[in-house]
Amino acid sequence: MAHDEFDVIVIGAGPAGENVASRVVRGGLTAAVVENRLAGGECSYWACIPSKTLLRPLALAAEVSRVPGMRLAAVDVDAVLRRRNEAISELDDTGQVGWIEGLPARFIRGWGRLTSSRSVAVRRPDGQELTLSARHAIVLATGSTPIIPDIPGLAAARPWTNREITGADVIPERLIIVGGGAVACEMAQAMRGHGARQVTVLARGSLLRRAEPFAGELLAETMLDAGIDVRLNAQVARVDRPEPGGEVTVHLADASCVEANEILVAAGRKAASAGLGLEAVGLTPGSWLNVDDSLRAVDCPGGCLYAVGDLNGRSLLTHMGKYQARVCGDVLVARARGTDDTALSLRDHAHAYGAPYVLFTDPQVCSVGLTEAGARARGLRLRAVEYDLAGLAGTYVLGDNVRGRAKIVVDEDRRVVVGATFVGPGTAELLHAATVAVTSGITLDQLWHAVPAFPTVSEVWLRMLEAYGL
Ligand SMILES: Cc1cc2nc3c(=O)[nH]c(=O)nc-3n(C[C@H](O)[C@H](O)[C@H](O)COP(=O)(O)OP(=O)(O)OC[C@H]3O[C@@H](n4cnc5c(N)ncnc54)[C@H](O)[C@@H]3O)c2cc1C
Ligand SMILES: NC(=O)c1ccc[n+]([C@@H]2O[C@H](COP(=O)([O-])OP(=O)(O)OC[C@H]3O[C@@H](n4cnc5c(N)ncnc54)[C@H](O)[C@@H]3O)[C@@H](O)[C@H]2O)c1
Repeated sequence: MAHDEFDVIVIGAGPAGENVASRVVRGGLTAAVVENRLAGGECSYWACIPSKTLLRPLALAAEVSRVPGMRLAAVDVDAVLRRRNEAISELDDTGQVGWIEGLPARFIRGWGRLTSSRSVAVRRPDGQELTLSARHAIVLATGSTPIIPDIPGLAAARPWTNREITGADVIPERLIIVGGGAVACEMAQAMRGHGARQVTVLARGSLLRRAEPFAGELLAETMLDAGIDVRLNAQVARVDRPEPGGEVTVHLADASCVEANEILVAAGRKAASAGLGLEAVGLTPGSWLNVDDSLRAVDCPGGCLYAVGDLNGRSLLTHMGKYQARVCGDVLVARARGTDDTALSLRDHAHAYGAPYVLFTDPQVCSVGLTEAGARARGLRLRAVEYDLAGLAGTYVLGDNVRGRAKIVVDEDRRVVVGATFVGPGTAELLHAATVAVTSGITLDQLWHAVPAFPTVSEVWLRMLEAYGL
C-alpha cells in the first residue's frame, strides 16, 4: 500500500475542487486532487457546458425571428449535437488533467474516502488502495446528485437525469419532464427547439418557485407559445414503464395521464456525500455539509476539513463554487503560514447577498440578491419597483414583440438595492451591474449618476430609478 503526504488533499475535481488546488498551489502549498470520474466535474460534461451549447442556437434563432427581414435556415440538429460533443471534449478529460498537473498538483484517479480528519483512502480503478495524508487540510468538493422523488414506479422506470438529457444523441420524440426549476425549463426548451414533437412539463407548483413570480409566469407563457405542455400544480401519482426503455405513462393525482417515450427527472439535487467516509470524522452522510464563511466544516473536530461547491448546499452554481474555492484556497494558505486569515477577501460574503444566476431560457431569467418575498421574510423595510422592458427604446431596437420585465428591491432604511431580477432576451449581460450594486451597497442617489447609454436595455436602470421617485 503506497502512502503520500500533501499540504492539501482535494476530493472531487469539478470546478470547485480544481480551483481550490489552483489557489493553494499559487500560495506555495502542495496539493493532490482525487477524482473518481472525469476532471472537470458535472459542469463540464453533463450540466452547464452541454446544456448551454444545446440552447445557444435556439436563442439565436429566437433573436433572428424578432427582426423583420431576417430569416434563419432550420437548425441543423446533427451539427448542434456534434458541437455539443466537441464542447464536452467527447467525454475525455485529458486536457483538464493536464491543467491540474500543470499547476502543478498531483492528479489521482479513484474514489476518495476519509479515514480520519487528515487522511484519505483512494480506491484506484485497478482496485489498488492508496493512502494519502494531509499536513494542513482536506477539502471535499464532491458536488451533488439528482433527487429521484419517491413516486411509485419512478425509479423502476429508469428515468433520464441531467446526464442522459444533456448527452442525448437522439432527441426524444415525446418527453415528460418531472420538475419545474432550472433544469426542467432549460431542457424543455432545448428538446422542443431541437425537434421533440411533444414535451410535457409537470411542475409541483409554479415554474421557478424561488424567483420573482413574474419570471416563471413569463417563461411559462413563452413555453406554451412554443407548444410545450406546461402543467402547474401537477401531482405525479404513479409511473408505469412495463418495458425497460419503452413507452412510459405518468398518472397524475387528478386521474389524468401522459404518455411519452422518455421521462426526465429534474426535481432538485442532494449532496454527493455517500461513501465519502464522513462517519470517520463524526459527520452524517446525506445532508449538505455545513460550513462557516471560511468554508470550514463546522461540526468536525480538528478543524481541518473544508467543503466547497454544491456539496455545502450554499449555492448550486459553478461560479459560486469557484468563488468559494478561491476563498477557501486563500484561507488555507493563510492558515498554513500562520498569517492573518480574517481579511475581507478571505470570507464567503457573496452567499449572504444572494447568488447571481442566469437561466439560459428564452426569455433569459437573471437574478441576484433577494426577491421581494425573501427581503420581506428578513424583515426589511422595503420598496419594489418593476418595469416592462417593452417600454425601452433599447428593446425596440433589438426586435419586435420582445417580452420582458425587470424589478429591483430596495432596502428603504439604507436606500440600497438588495435584489434585482431581469427577464428578457439577452438580459444576462445586465446582471453583473446589478451584482455590483447589490454587493457594493451603492445608494440609489449614487446610482442615479451611473448613466446608461442610449438606446440600450440598460436604460431599464434609469426607468426603475425614475419609477422609484428620483
Ligand atoms: C443540467 C444542469 C445545468 C447546469 N447549468 C449551470 C449553469 O449554466 N451555470 C451554473 O453556474 N451552474 C449550472 N449548473 C450547476 C453546476 O453544474 C454545479 O453547480 C457545479 O457542477 C458544481 O460544481 P462542484 O465542483 O461543486 O461539483 P461537480 O461538478 O459535481 O464535481 C464533483 C466531482 O467530484 C467527483 N467525486 C464525487 N465523489 C467523489 C469521491 N468520493 N472521490 C473522488 N471523486 C468524487 C465527481 O465525479 C465530480 O467530478 C447546472 C447543473 C445542471 C444539472
Ligand atoms: N443556468 C443555470 O445556472 C442552471 C441551469 C440548470 C441547473 N442549475 C442548477 O442546478 C440546480 C438543480 O436544478 P433542478 O432544476 O434539478 O432543481 P431546482 O431546485 O431548480 O428545481 C426543482 C424543481 O422540481 C420541482 N419538484 C420537486 N419534486 C417534484 C415532484 N415530485 N413533481 C414535480 N415537481 C417537483 C420543485 O418544485 C422545483 O420547481 C439548480 O438549483 C441550479 O442551481 C443552474
